[in-house]
Amino acid sequence: MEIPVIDVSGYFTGSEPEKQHIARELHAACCAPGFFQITGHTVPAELQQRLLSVLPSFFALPQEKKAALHRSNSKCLRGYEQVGAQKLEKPFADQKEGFMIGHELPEDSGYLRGPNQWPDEADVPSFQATFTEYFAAVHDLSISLFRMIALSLDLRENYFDDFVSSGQWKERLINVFKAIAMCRAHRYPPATPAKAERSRGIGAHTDFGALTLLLQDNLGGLEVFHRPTENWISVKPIKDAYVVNIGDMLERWTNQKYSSTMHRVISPVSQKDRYSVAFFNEGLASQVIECIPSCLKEGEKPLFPPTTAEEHLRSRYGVSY
Ligand SMILES: O=C(O)CCC(=O)C(=O)O
Ligand SMILES: [Fe+2]
Repeated sequence: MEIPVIDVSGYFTGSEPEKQHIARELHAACCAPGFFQITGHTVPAELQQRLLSVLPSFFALPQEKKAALHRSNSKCLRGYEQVGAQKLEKPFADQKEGFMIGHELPEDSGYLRGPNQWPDEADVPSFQATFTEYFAAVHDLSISLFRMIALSLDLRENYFDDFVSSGQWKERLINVFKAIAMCRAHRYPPATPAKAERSRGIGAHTDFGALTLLLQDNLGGLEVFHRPTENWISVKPIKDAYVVNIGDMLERWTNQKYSSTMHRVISPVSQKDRYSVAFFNEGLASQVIECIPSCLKEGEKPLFPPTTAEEHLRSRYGVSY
């Protein structure tokens, strides 16, 4: 099995039939394997590269400077997490280190919403500006992607707009305070072949939120579990593309029509660090996640009781650290 690659440029510039064609391709990919790559999107390649090129200098900071930005200082999980902080596949401790940001909001703006922590500009020049610019661009892309996902489910195109805090700029300014979106940069230190057997860059897991958009460098290492054959399939790095995957929330919302698929990263056996940046769309905290009517065929029943995005996230984030 291969991870499908979908050129979405037709959604932005194409005719109605082209949009529908993309929606059908997305539908198939979201059902299985629940992972795909997109090309022809709206985030400038230059911005992606600029972000990837500023990450090494952040992670190369002395440990005490990174520790000063630790996520435990933050009520909303923003900041630095060291190697081993997360254990997604026990007994392996994840070998990645990470740095999480979100919308820049006042303290106590609600669950997983609040201020970011940043290193001094003098220590990592351009880091804050570049990451902030990137976050806005990938957030915009995720809004478009949710519109495509709505079409793929035969829903009205703006079905998920409130969930992803979209709308006209004025509504957006208000909504931005309500919806949760986070972006985490990762560094995966290299492993020896023996160590790669015994450790994980990131242990096998499914993503908690609705949709993840991942930017990766060219080293590779991300693997997706193919349930029918019980094989791990490598996601080939494609320059400028995003790896997109369905998270648990969207799986629940679609009554498991769309699949939240297990994945992991095997640390690179190389001389180089691997870098990636994951954008998580967790959405409107108060959103009721309840079987979407178009996902229920005649005779089928909802598999899960209704919940809210916040309840769902609290139960998932609680057990991974
Ligand atoms: O770095 C990667 O390739 C994957 C990261 C990931 O799965 C995650 O952050 O949830
Ligand atoms: Fe993940």
